[in-house]
Parts: sequence; C-alpha cells; structure tokens
Amino acid sequence: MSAAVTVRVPAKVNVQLAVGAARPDGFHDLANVFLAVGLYDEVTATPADALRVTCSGPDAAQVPLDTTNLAARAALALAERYGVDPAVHLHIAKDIPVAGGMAGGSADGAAALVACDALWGTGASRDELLAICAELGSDVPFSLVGGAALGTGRGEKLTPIEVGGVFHWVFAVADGGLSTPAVYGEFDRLTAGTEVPEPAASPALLAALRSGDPDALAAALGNDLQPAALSLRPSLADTLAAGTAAGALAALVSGSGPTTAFLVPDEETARKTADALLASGTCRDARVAVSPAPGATVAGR
Ligand SMILES: C[C@](O)(CO)[C@H](O)COP(=O)(O)OP(=O)(O)OC[C@H]1O[C@@H](n2ccc(N)nc2=O)[C@H](O)[C@@H]1O
Ligand SMILES: Nc1ncnc2c1ncn2[C@@H]1O[C@H](COP(=O)(O)OP(=O)(O)OP(=O)(O)O)[C@@H](O)[C@H]1O
Repeated sequence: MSAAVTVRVPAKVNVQLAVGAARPDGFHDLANVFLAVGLYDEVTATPADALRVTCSGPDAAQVPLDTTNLAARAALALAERYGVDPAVHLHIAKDIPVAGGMAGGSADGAAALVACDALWGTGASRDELLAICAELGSDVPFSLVGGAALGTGRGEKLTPIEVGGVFHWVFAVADGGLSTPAVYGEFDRLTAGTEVPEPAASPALLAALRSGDPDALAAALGNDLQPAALSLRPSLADTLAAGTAAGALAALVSGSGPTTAFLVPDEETARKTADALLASGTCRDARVAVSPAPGATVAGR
C-alpha cells in the first residue's frame, strides 16, 4: 500500500435554490436541490513533517494555501477529533472554477476529509464524516455524498434524490468570483420589506429529476439567488442570453454565481453551446459536463 491517498470530488449545480428569510444566526433556511456535475478536483494526501497545502491548475493562484483552505480545515478537524497528528501534505489538482458558485472549496474540504480518513485509518463512520462536513460549511456534506440531494436547514441536512437519467450541461465561467456572503446579503437587501416565503422543494422539479426528462427539468429550474447575483454582476444577463440563443433548454446562475449553467438536450448541443458562448465573448471559459456524478471517492492509493 502506497503512503498517499487521492480522492476525486465533483462540482455541483443547484437545480433549485429556494431561499428563506435570514435567520438570527445570519444563515438562510433553504430548499436546496443539489446535483453533482462531472467537473472534478482531486486531493492527494501524503504523510509530511507538517500540515502543508499546494494547488495546481489554471486557477491555482486564487486558492489560499494557509489554514483558511477548506482542505486544511478538514484535515485539522479530523485530526483533532481522533487525536491524530495532522502532519499531512494536501495537494489539490483544481479543475472546478474558483469562487464560481460550484462549491469548489467545499469539494476540496470533503475530499481532504475522505483522503485523511483513509490515510490515518481513523475508522470514522459516514455520519461522523458528515457531521465534520457540516461544521466546515453548508455545501460540504453534499460534496461528500454527490449524486442528487435535497439540502434543508442551511443546506447541510441532506435527503437523497433519485435521478432517472443523464443530464447534459454547459458552464460559462466568468471573469473573477462572487463572494457567497455578499450574494446572500444582496438577497436580503432586494427582499427587504417583503414577505419571504418558507423555502420548499418543487414537486415538478423532483419529478423531472426522477424521470430524467431534460425538457421537464428545464421548465422547473429555479434559483432565488439569481436576482442578487445579477444585481451585483449585471453582465451575467448577457451570458445567460448568449447561451439561450445558442440552443440551451434553460439558463440559470449556478448557486451564488458568477458561473452560469445551461441545460442542453445532448452532448452535441453541449459542444455547440460551449463554442457559441466562447465566441460571444461573454465568458472566460465554457465547460461541458454531465450529471449526476458520484461524491468524494478514493481514486488511488
Ligand atoms: C450558495 C450555495 O453554494 C448553494 O448551495 C450555498 O448556500 C453556500 O454554501 P457555502 O459556500 O458552503 O456557505 P457557508 O460557508 O456555510 O457560509 C458562507 C456564508 O454564506 C451565507 N449563507 C450560507 C448558507 C446559507 N444557507 N445561508 C447563508 O446566508 C452566510 O452569510 C454565511 O456566512
Ligand atoms: N480549497 C479551496 N479551493 C478554492 N477556494 C477556497 C478553498 N478553500 C478556501 N477557499 C476560499 O473560498 C472562496 C470561495 O471559493 P469556492 O471556489 O469554494 O467558491 P464557490 O464555488 O462560490 O463556493 P459555494 O458554491 O460553496 O458558495 C475562495 O475565494 C477562497 O478564498
């Protein structure tokens, strides 16, 4: 057995993000329908003299390498809970857009947790790992489980959702990121003085996922953070329009943005839509991916 563990972990898109009013703790109750998509980071954990994080990939310069990195925080949380020395080198091979609303940091947190658990033989149960994930961030538990799930509470309480087929997506990567707290703050500003309804999962959306029917899913997609992301980054409207004109069934902001997501009927339309988005000059990159994708999985050791 080699003394290194590599874990592959997917990005996510929120096919429904229903946001309630701000809670006293500053978080928002959600009905958050997560779908894991096949864009992956890989985290490799290797024994070392001290905790160290490195990162490779086109966006690596934007990733913090100190203990604010969610991968480092995951290793520290696991080590503390099981009385292990957290001396580990975590290398992140980053392919998920950074600060793009696709849970890239959360993915690395979940992957590091699974990798360190395997490396250290802590024997943590799935529920114990999920509890650590929830402490690290609202999106982290979903990065661990993957597939599709409804997240309630602040998004950390998961119920698996059945998906009856493969969905094809294009993701337009924007220049620069958007801060998740800033987008929730803008949601609060835009909804101030209005009655924000209790968030609830859409039965039509759940049925569309179950049936695997992309037209039905296109009709049911929704993101309550989209007006806030567009308010902070008005140019995203041009990206949404370019993807729709290129033949996407539906277009929406991915989570807190600024990545935009385009649901397309098949692989060929995905490639054409990605080409058209790039040619439109309204995004920095366009990535093709399928869903659902498996959660954090040991890929090699
Ligand atoms: C937008 C989404 O990506 C959709 O899945 C998530 O709701 C964000 O999840 P995340 O990045 O894991 O967020 P966390 O690290 O838990 O919280 C960061 C900040 O986002 C805001 N936040 C997050 C989750 C939530 N349900 N309500 C919130 O208001 C809070 O200001 C919080 O301080
Ligand atoms: N491993 C990591 N990879 C990327 N960013 C990280 C990581 N750890 C911490 N961060 C910090 O988190 C911020 C948000 O990055 P991330 O890529 O997770 O955003 P996001 O995809 O918009 O998150 P979410 O969709 O969960 O709201 C970054 O600007 C960075 O400072």
